[in-house]
Amino acid sequence: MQTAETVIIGAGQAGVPLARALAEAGRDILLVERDALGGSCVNFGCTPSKAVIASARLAAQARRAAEWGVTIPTVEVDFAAVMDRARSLVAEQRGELEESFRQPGAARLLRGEARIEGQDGNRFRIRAGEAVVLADRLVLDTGSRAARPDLPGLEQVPLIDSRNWIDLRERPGHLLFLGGGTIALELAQAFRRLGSAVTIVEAGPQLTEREDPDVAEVLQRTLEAEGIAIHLGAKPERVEAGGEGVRLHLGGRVLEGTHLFLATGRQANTDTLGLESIGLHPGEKGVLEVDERLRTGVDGVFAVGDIRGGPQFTHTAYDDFRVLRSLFLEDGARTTRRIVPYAIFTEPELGRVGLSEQEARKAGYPYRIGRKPMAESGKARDIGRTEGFIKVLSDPGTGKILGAAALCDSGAEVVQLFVELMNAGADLRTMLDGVHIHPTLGEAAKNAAAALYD
Ligand SMILES: Cc1cc2nc3c(=O)[nH]c(=O)nc-3n(C[C@H](O)[C@H](O)[C@H](O)COP(=O)(O)OP(=O)(O)OC[C@H]3O[C@@H](n4cnc5c(N)ncnc54)[C@H](O)[C@@H]3O)c2cc1C
Ligand SMILES: NC(=O)c1ccc[n+]([C@@H]2O[C@H](COP(=O)([O-])OP(=O)(O)OC[C@H]3O[C@@H](n4cnc5c(N)ncnc54)[C@H](O)[C@@H]3O)[C@@H](O)[C@H]2O)c1
Repeated sequence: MQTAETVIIGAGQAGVPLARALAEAGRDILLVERDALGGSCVNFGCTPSKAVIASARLAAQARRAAEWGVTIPTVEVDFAAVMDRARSLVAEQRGELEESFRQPGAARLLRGEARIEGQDGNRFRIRAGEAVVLADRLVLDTGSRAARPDLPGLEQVPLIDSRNWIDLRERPGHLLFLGGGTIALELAQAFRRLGSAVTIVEAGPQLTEREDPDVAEVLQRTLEAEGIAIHLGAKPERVEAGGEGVRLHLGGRVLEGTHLFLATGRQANTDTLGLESIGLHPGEKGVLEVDERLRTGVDGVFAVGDIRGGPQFTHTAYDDFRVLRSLFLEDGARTTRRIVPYAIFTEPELGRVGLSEQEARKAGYPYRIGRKPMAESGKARDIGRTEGFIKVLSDPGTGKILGAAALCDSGAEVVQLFVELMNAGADLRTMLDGVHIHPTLGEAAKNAAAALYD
């Protein structure tokens, strides 16, 4: 039987840095992981998806090279090489993580599937394979997986999801994406640009349901122009093997593809953790309720990352680590009351922060809006990236920023300008009074803000 002051289950985006920080502070710490270090982000999420997207963007730009006055006679995609590049970036990051746990003073690492088996006095009892550990404190960072919709026939067809897509070695002939959210949009565009036929089947009335309709419209138009078929308001009834590989039945129609790609949301990995043994019961989609310091309803048990509900991103999981570091090693002042930006890495790229227009309206917030199409930005025209717009919402009384959307080249970087102003509590006048480099997309962001005062 082993003991530890703190056991962390899951070597994900919060678990790894927390284990490091606690070990560096001389604390007795054990990290349990059932699979590869680095969790979803490193192994099949952010890292490989952004690598594949980079290859796909290059292919798309090369095909349009004549617009920039450059002749590229033929553009060929070596799909296997694209995937190998992504996998080698994963292997590199994973290797660096493994190495860091071999260093002197590193946290103890236990390999295996952890399950909580109740309490021995004040301590939590955790089993991983043959090993049993007693811990004073428990941090759960077990991440999420692709949710499985209740669709008859699912187990009979060739399925791809946000985890096993990274194993592809041959280009899929025709991908049917179930769901039109972040994962579908990013990967649908990438696979299309790498040469697959792609269809998106979305139950809601627009793509990416959380965003404003003007954002969704630009994304839909762009994807359709690239040859992606999009079905909105679709109610899939059943799926079966047949035709090219998969047949999806919806509303009297049958869509055919070679593979079904499941992208209908996320399910927290809390179902096999044994949480009931300590009196914890996850809610919808497996999410565990926490307070602003990530405390669950059981004293000494904390939940971080995708399983704690709310935004499910690498940067929020990493910030959860900072909340717990503050609580365990510092003054505990840091909380999850934070401004959370995010992005959809399509082209044009969407950078977002704060309220969308429809959210502000629904919540009854008074707001003013400044908006500039990218076609009016000198920089966007110079670089041939005029799709999209930048818009910013501000409070009419204080001039403070309520939210922003940068749907443009490098939108994830551009939106950061608004994020920093929000973090500083500054109003839009700060931006308008400043001098911006010409020609930049930052200048376009300033012009969107200026449109508020026109
Ligand atoms: C395709 C894709 C692309 C993405 N792109 C982005 C992006 O561009 N930007 C972004 O911010 N986010 C992105 N995300 C989301 C991001 O990957 C997650 O939000 C983030 O990894 C969550 O971190 P986490 O620490 O909660 O969980 P994870 O990183 O998933 O770590 C959880 C770990 O717990 C382990 N585990 C689970 N159960 C047990 C158990 N019982 N015992 C032992 N170990 C266990 C798992 O094996 C895993 O290693 C993407 C996700 C996907 C799927
Ligand atoms: N750039 C990033 O930061 C990034 C990238 C990829 C993934 N992620 C993470 O993954 C999450 C996105 O995962 P996702 O795209 O699977 O979920 P999502 O919630 O973004 O989208 C799921 C979509 O599927 C639709 N849907 C649900 N059931 C359906 C059905 N039966 N048939 C058709 N459509 C259906 C929903 O209406 C919704 O639009 C993000 O919220 C984030 O946590 C982040």
